[in-house]
Amino acid sequence: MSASSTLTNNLLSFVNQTFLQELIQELPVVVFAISPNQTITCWNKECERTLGYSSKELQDTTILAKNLFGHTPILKSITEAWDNPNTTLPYCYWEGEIKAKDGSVRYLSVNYHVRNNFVLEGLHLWCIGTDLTDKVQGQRIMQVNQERLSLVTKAAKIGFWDWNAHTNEVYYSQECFDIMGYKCDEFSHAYEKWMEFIHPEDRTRVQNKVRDCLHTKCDFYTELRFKAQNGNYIWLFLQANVFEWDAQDKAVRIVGIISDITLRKRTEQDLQEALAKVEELKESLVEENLQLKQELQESFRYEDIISISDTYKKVLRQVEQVAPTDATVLVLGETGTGKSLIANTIHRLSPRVNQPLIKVNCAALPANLIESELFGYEKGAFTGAYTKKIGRFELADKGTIFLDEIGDLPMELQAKLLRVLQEGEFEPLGGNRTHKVDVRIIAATNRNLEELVQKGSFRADLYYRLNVFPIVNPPLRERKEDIPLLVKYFVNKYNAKTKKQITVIPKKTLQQLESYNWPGNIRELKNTIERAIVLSTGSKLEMDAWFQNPANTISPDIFSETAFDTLEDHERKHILEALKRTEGRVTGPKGAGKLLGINDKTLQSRMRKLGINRLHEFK
Ligand SMILES: Nc1ncnc2c1ncn2[C@@H]1O[C@H](COP(=O)(O)OP(=O)(O)OP(=O)(O)O)[C@@H](O)[C@H]1O
Repeated sequence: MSASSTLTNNLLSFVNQTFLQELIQELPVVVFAISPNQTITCWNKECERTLGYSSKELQDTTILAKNLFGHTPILKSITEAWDNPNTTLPYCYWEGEIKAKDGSVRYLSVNYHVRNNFVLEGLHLWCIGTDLTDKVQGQRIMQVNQERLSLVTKAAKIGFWDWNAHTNEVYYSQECFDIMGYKCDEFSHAYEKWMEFIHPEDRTRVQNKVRDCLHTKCDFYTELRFKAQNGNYIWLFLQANVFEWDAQDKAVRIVGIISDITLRKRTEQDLQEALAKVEELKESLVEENLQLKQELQESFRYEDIISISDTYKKVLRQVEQVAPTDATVLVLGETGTGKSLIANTIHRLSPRVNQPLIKVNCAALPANLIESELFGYEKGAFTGAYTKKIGRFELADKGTIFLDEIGDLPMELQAKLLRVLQEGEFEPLGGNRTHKVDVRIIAATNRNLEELVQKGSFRADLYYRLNVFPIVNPPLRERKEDIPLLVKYFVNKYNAKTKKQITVIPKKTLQQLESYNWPGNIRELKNTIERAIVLSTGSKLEMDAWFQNPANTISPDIFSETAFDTLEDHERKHILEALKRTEGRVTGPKGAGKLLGINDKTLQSRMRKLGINRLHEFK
């Protein structure tokens, strides 16, 4: 080679060297070179931008002094490269973190190689790299986001799916499989297969929704039953959104979610069942309420009539039927069965309720007084008739007269009574003026009127006239189911009266009471309880000692005839006698009360109870 050509070459290489160095400086990639003694011999501008050190700062500095590569694998690679410099080897590759001047970490991918080139004199380790920091950070963020998304969907138990309607492939997220209970590889990814797992009752509905969605691009959501891997149906919520569609405006890609709503559905179902039960209970309560109201109404209608027996209910039905009419009622039944109670109730339930109810005990009135008692007398009708007396029929005008013990009405008065019944007319004793009255008649007896008619002691025509609407009061022994109720009723009544606190009725006592025959019926039961209350000392009804159960030993037949005066009859007679002696004076020092040794007010109330309310005849 000539001297001029060598010079030219040297010049050229010099130009090239300068040009290449400038080029390296401006390259948009990281380029640096390290000499065998590990000083940095080249550091381009991109290096400065990426790692923050200027080339001046690094001049004559070893990579160790600046701790540029820390203890990263590249440091090792660099050291090894010098150990056995082989310029024929291809570029090595390293990717990793390098600390920048400001302490931040940059992520670089570096190709390095020991070579001899004419940019720098001698062997150098040349490194050419790219700053991947932004990319790596982006990837990391994406990864974190994906992890978060996965966590959220896991926590929310939401599965994501993506269906391509053209390829008919469905992608399911892991959560989808977790929800459905299948493994990814044991589950067909075809749309039709998925449909097969839907409950037959829900399938057509879901298919229709999908079809509509494909044609109209309309998003949809629905709830369906899905056969899980264990064979049980679970409830799924499915939401579908059209993500892509073709030129014909048909949905191509539909993405959506599924979530397990079995628990919610079960709760809903439980709630519905509970609501149905509440509704059922409500209905039965309404019904019960109605029934109670009805019972309350009935018990109010029948005030102190206590009964649950069907036998007695028939009697009450009859009372209800006849009460609103003016029909004559004949109440039959043994003594103490509640005939007077029935008569009172008929009057109370009749339109005459605000008019008087006059009671006459035909058996209790002396025969010589009974006519004047019923029909009254005119002044001077007989010796001692100083004033006119209004009879009970006249007193009962517009109201009701209750003729108790009608079987004891003397024959001579039966004709007079018949006339009142037939024509509503009568003449008072000693009078010649006919009195017309509007009286509803209720008669009662414990005697067998038919027998009396046959014996000739009761007029047949009067019997037929009275027997318009007979009501037969059953004896207590024929409605024993009423006994416990009546016992409780009388216990409460006498508790209140005597200020006692008897709350326990022993079962044995009740059984005793139930097995007794009760010839005196409810009156006898009432008196028995009253006596027991008086004798009981504690809270228990005591009667064992004195209540001998003479069940079935007394024939009820002996009560079918009124052969025996009741205590009330005696009381009535005794009071009348006393009044006679005091010439009708009830109160004061010369009154009947004093004579009888009882309080005036007590006497007045007894008189009211016994129907002794006219005093004129005693004057
Ligand atoms: N169902 C009943 N519930 C509650 N108490 C009743 C019932 N029936 C009767 N009594 C009571 O029994 C007693 C006797 O009743 P009541 O005087 O009406 O009988 P009676 O058949 O008219 O008697 P008699 O034939 O002696 O005139 C009364 O104190 C009455 O209040």
